[in-house]
Order: sequence, then C-alpha cells, then structure tokens
Amino acid sequence: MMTGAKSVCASHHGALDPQRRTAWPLETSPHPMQLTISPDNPLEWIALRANMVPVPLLHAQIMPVISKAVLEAADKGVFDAVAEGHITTDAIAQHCKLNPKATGELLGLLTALDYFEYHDGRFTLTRMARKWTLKHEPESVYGMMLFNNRVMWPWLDKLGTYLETGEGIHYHDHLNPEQWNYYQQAMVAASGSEAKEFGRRAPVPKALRREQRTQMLDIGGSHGQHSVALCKRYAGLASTIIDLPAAIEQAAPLLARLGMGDRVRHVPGNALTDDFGEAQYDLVLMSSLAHHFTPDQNRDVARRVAQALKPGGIYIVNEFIRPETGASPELVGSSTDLFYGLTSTAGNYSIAEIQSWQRDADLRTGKVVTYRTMPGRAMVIGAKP
Ligand SMILES: C[S@@+](CC[C@H](N)C(=O)[O-])C[C@H]1O[C@@H](n2cnc3c(N)ncnc32)[C@H](O)[C@@H]1O
Repeated sequence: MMTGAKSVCASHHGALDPQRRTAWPLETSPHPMQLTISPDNPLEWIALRANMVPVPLLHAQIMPVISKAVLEAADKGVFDAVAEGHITTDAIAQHCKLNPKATGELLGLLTALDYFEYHDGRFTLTRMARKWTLKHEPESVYGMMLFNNRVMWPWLDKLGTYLETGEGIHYHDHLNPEQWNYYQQAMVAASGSEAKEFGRRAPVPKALRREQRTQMLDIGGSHGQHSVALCKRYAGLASTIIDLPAAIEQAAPLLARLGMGDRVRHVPGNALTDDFGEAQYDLVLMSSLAHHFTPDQNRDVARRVAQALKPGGIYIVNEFIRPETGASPELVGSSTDLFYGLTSTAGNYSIAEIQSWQRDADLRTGKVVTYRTMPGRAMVIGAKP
C-alpha cells in the first residue's frame, strides 16, 4: 500500500531495498541513495506517475510523526527494552513506564518502519534496529537520537523565523553543559561508521607511510574518531585535536575510551582565531565544521592551515556537500544545508566552493573522495606543493 508510511523508504539502487526486499542491479543507479516513495505494485506506480498521490501529505503529515516517534522510542528506551526481553506491548509499556495503548500505537508504527518484527503478540528487533538503535552497540546512532529529541527538536520551531530573517540560532554560543554533552555524544554516533571508511579511504601524504613520526591536526575534532582511525592505520602518526573548551570538557572521556593515550590529544582553542603554526603538520583535517562557518571564515581557516602544513602535506575538508539546485535530488546534502543555515547561519558548500578556499591558500586541488556509506558527503583534498 503506497499511502502508508511503509512506502516512504530509503532505497539504494545497488543495495537491498529494506521494504521491498528486492535486489536492484548496480548498473541501473541513476542517483545515489535516496529517500523515496516506493510504489508496491504497478497500479500504485501508475497513480504516482499520474500525480494522483498527495505526496506533500506524506511529507507534511507522515514524516514528522515518523521522525518524532523514532526519537521518542529511543529516548524512552523502547528498543533496548525489547533487546532485554520485554517483548509484549504490556511488558514494554510497563518496563518503559508508558501508557499501554499509546505504546501499542508506537510499536505499530515502528513495525511498519521495519524496526520490529511481530508474531503472536511478540516483538523482536530487526537486524537494522539491533545494529543502529541500541544504547551500547558500537555503531549505534542512539546518541544522535537523544540529542535530536532533547536538544535539537525545539530548534525546528525556529525554521520559519530563519526563513524570514536569514539569521540562524548559533547554538555553539549558548549550549549549557548538559546540552554540550548530548551534542558530543551525538557527534560520536553520527560519525562512528563514517570514521571507519575515512580511516580506510582518506588520501594521505607519502610521509605517513614512510616516516616514523608524522603529525596531524584535527580542527573541531571533538570525539577524535577520525584521528583515531588514521592513527591506527599509520603507526608513526600522532594527532592534535583543537576544539572549543566547552566541547573538550565533554569529549575528553569519549576520546579517552578509545585508548590512544597521548597519541591523540585535545587542545582547547578556536579555529576562527588561533594560529595553527608554521610547517608543522603532514595532514590537517576539518570534518563537519566548514558548514558552521561563512565563506570568508573558511577561506581564512584554509590560509592558516596552508601555513601550518609541511610541503607535501594535505588539507582534507570532510563535509556534507550542497547539491546544485536542479541537479539530481540528494536529500542528505540539501536537508543538512537548510539545517546548518538554521543552526549556524552558514550551511553546506559545493565542492567547487571548498576547492576555491583551498586554491586561494595556494593549495593544489583536484582529488575528491565521496563516501560509499553516506550519500552527500565527501573529502575535498588540497595539497601543499
Ligand atoms: C559537527 S561537530 C563535528 C565533529 C567531528 N569533527 C566529526 O566530524 O564528527 C563540530 C565540532 O566543531 C567544534 N567547533 C565549533 N566551532 C568551533 C570553533 N570555532 N573552533 C573549534 N572548534 C569548533 C564543535 O565544538 C564540534 O565539536
């Protein structure tokens, strides 16, 4: 049935569509991974093509409910309750201190969304839910769900004002310590699987393979997962993470549990004003921070990074990429663009824009690595001659 939430699904041509259980041939892929409305039969396909389906109703009525339901389920411990063996509606409601009728409604929606399977009055977690929603699973996005539910959700109310004024909320300026903690936990959750791919596929200067002692600077590096991934791959590499003091207060224990000791260390600072030094780093990474800065600020960061790089060193801007308006739809890049506008007044940038900051800093550009596990993200590389 196309008109249900079940039809609003992520499909990846080339992967298994989770709702339809259909393998799509790789070579038919016109776009990267997309959130789409996916008809279940030829009649629905025709109805969709004939514009008989009220698509905006799905966006306006179904999607907000889906998002909030998933966030509340995580926050109320519903996924973990099922993992711990509370598998009937009443047992889940009792364990999570929820109303049984309301819990039944929530579980129905989450089952339609493929978080649960349901047989004979019992719920079990699907493979997808087990990997991504549980509090203590290594790649879980639980931290992001908590942050989005407790800190970010009220920000969305301000989207109308942002659209009128163009002025975002600049959350880095006024989070309280508890919110900083949710934020840093969210960053761990958001970048856990990405950091693995970054560690495997990030282009590195030859020095990292050849020399015994090499240095990395990780600007806005927070939890340090990207630094750790590279340091595990290159035994001679050590990394300095510069981040805001309030972030480091919360991120320090998150980095400590990765067990890298002094090889990956935090230094409090401000990327907008600090001098990064002179010819001292082989590699500089700035991951998911350019979208909080204006073009001029990013150009200035690139200039100071270029100064701080050794000859042959590289600067990786790891970012969500803003798709050109009218290009193939890419929901991750375009929705995060609006979201970072709302939250920081800045937003995403195109690859060409990022490369222009690097070229203005006399770095050589050309290489761009897109992620296989995350649409809309790329490493944009500038190299110091
Ligand atoms: C979106 S998070 C990205 C974290 C990490 N690099 C990643 O990719 O997962 C942005 C980080 O930049 C930090 N940050 C924001 N403004 C900064 C500034 N002016 N100087 C240094 N760090 C900053 C934040 O505290 C936060 O830890």
